[in-house]
Amino acid sequence: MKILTCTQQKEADEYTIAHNSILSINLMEKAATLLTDAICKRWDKSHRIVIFAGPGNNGGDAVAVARMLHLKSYQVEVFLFNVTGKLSDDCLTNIRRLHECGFTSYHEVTSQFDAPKLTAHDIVIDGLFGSGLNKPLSGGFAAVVKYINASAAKVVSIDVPSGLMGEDNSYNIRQNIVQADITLSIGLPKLAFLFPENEELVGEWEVLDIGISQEYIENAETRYLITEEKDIRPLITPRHKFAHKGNYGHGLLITGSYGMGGAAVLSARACLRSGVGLLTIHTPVCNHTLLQTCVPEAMVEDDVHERFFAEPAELDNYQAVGIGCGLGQEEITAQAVIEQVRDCEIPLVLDADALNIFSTYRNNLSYIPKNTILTPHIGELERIIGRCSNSYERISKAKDLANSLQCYIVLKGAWTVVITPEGLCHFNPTGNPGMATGGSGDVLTGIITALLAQGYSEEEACKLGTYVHGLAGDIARNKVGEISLKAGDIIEALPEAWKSLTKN
Ligand SMILES: NC(=O)C1=CN([C@@H]2O[C@H](COP(=O)(O)OP(=O)(O)OC[C@H]3O[C@@H](n4cnc5c(N)ncnc54)[C@H](OP(=O)(O)O)[C@@H]3O)[C@@H](O)[C@H]2O)[C@@H](O)CC1
Ligand SMILES: [K+]
Repeated sequence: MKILTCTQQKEADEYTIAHNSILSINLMEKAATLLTDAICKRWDKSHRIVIFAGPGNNGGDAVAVARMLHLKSYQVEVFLFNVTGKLSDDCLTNIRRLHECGFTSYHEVTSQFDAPKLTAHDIVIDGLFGSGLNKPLSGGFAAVVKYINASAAKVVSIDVPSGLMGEDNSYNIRQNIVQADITLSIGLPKLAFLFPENEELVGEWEVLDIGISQEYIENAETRYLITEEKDIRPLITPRHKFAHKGNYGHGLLITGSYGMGGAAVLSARACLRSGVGLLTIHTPVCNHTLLQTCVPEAMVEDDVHERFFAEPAELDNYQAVGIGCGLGQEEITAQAVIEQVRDCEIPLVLDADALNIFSTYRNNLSYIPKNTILTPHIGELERIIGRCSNSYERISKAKDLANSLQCYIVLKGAWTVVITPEGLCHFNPTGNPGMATGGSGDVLTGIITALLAQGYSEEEACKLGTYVHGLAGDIARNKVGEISLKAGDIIEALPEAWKSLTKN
């Protein structure tokens, strides 16, 4: 699913009006009908609905919703803010329609706003500003936002929480943005919804399909997409009837150190559950018995060192290599990692300590081969690109890094994002907060390494790997709950996740 900018969203509306023979006012009527349904589904008529409408089409939506709720016998009160004396045509039409159906609780605010008292049982509909916001809110509107946020009422924002920009909020004023409990987004989701710092502003969100022109969406250029199951399923290549283990690649995981053998176990188990033909684990001698016992399906190659990875492995026999889980950052390990990466000519995944080593020895970043997959969490990424003050800045800098290294970056978190060397950002929808636990990343490295070894392209491995990882996490959550979820549960759920993605 594409994510469009607010400017594109406006163009999409205009294109739909021009090409799908629908009047602008009727598109608004469609939006308002869906908004009303979504509101009625959640709250019954015992709630008073207090609607704050702005001067543009976001306000037009809100006034149309007021009429529809009124006609369903909800108790509705409308405050329309007309401080400049300039209302959009569709907003004006809806004000007229509201009056025509005998509605009387309508207040037009031109200067002084006598704020109604809001209770916890009231529902506020925020239709002040949507995709037409062109600067941070200030003055009287900021005061209205603060009053809404200070109230105990539940808040439903139409399209976006008023005051929030759809993409970049680096220069916004946070306290002047509505804190919604629910955001009912019209057409497509906004990029800002996917950023963790906006969670308390956007609340739970839902997209309402008002029938925006598919043709426009297909042709619209965007760098931001949400991966869907329908994108993932076709990527999976079925196994051949006459296949043998040699057909599915030989993967190598360079993982583990003294006290961190568990990371090696987790990544190896996940790798084996993701279709790899053969797996070898290169690990310090101290982990030999652990791995032979816990992962009998894998071969173990001992490093020269008792406790740490100290000497690069020979890569001739492998189709892919994953480096970093539980490696530690000893000086001897750092040198071995840098040398291993510099000379690597097969598909490569760098995770955890391998990334930390490159952030410490930054001058060696250019040794990372083209098309390498880097799988940092926010902390690991910022050790390389520097501290960022918000997600938009972080993603922009990560795109620069992916471009300069010509690498793939899998930035882990809620909405893990796969960034390609060309700067496309694919947001992954699966997964849950229970997966924020030690070892979860090791599992992902194992999965992606398995996919690379089987011959999936880097982009496919990243997208498919993050999707199935999150899906397994969701299956595990259903079994054990978010609090108890541990990395091993994700691995145990991988078979069901793979099965669900491959069944008809
Ligand atoms: N088009 C369609 O068919 C459909 C559209 N839909 C709906 O329309 C919404 C977009 O409507 P929109 O484009 O009218 O913009 P909207 O967000 O209402 O605000 C514009 C007004 O705000 C003002 N303004 C801006 N920033 C400001 C600030 N900081 N402080 C103060 N004022 C500020 C700006 O004034 P200006 O700066 O231009 O003078 C202008 O008056 C969209 O979110 C969705 O809900 C749906 O119904 C589907 C069909
Ligand atoms: K709004």
